[in-house]
Amino acid sequence: MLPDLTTLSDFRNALAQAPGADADARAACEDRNGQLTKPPGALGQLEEIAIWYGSWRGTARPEVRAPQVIVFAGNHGVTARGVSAFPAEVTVQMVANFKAGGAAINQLAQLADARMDVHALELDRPTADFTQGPAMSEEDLLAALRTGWNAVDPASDVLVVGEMGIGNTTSAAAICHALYGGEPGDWTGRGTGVDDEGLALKTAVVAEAVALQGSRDGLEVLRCLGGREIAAMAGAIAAARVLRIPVILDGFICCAAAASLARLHDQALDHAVAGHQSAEGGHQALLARLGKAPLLSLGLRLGEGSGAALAIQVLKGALACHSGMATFAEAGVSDG
Ligand SMILES: O=C(O)c1ccc[n+]([C@@H]2O[C@H](COP(=O)([O-])O)[C@@H](O)[C@H]2O)c1
Ligand SMILES: Cc1cc2nc[nH]c2cc1C
Repeated sequence: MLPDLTTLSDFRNALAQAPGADADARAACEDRNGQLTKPPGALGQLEEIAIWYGSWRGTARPEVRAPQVIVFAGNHGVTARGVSAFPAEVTVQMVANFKAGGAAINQLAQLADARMDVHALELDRPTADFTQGPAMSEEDLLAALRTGWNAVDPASDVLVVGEMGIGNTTSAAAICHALYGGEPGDWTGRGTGVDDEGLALKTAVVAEAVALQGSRDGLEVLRCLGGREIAAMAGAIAAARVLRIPVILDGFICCAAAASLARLHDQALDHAVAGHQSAEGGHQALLARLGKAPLLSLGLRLGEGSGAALAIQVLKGALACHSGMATFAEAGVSDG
């Protein structure tokens, strides 16, 4: 059950108290995996995915029946600094495209038989330019977290969260730089396609923002350097953790949202796998910080939840084998 979020402390407490995976189910999944008609380990990463998934769903023969994809959209004051190759009005235009079924994520969600929801967060009220001060007030942060928190269908059995927000790779890079340090250029990339000059400007903007507001607390970093859609993704990933719904993480922005939760609590992302490695500059380093190996690496850099939605097919493949295969005993095959 999902508690109401009335304060930011409620959020911190719910995450800290969230139940872990089912240890008995994990043991049963491992046992079954060891009996299936294949050489040990021959299904590679698929085996670990099936065991991970079964342990969160509490069963040795799990299936995916009700995937949910949620796309959150937000606008960013930092776009005034010229950090994106596209104008800010593309955010609202793409929301219309999502609602009409015309975006990449619509096709990939449909292919996965996933329910898809779209939440546009106050697009006519962009966050403040975080090179000047905090992107959001505490009230705004709580509202955005709550949008994500309440968007998760408790009946879903795997969750993908995606985003749309012109300027948000700058926000995600600032979040990573604040959380993990290093050089600002370790975390910046070309986003929608800025040139060398644009990338240098973006890196300078990230350096400026983090020099001004260098908190290392997960929620403060989200408030000062994040965006509404990024906070909403964090809210949804946290709600899924409380509800024991496995999550497939998407690209750089989604993983920056997830990183803020990892800073709040060590086990905050135990229910999550990395769907793919995006082409965005800092994503590989971010996945390494999160300790997550991507299921796919196809050079995508779209966002919207696209890479993670595609990775639902990999999860389904893992579960089809784990839950459907015969054991050595059932098939009369000699084991090794
Ligand atoms: O998911 C990713 O890794 C990713 C990488 C590059 C760009 N994007 C998408 O592009 C938009 C942000 O790019 P930008 O250049 O405006 O910061 C935003 O709508 C994201 O969904 C997404
Ligand atoms: C057209 C377009 C589609 C997107 N989808 C996610 N981010 C995007 C950015 C742009 C520019």
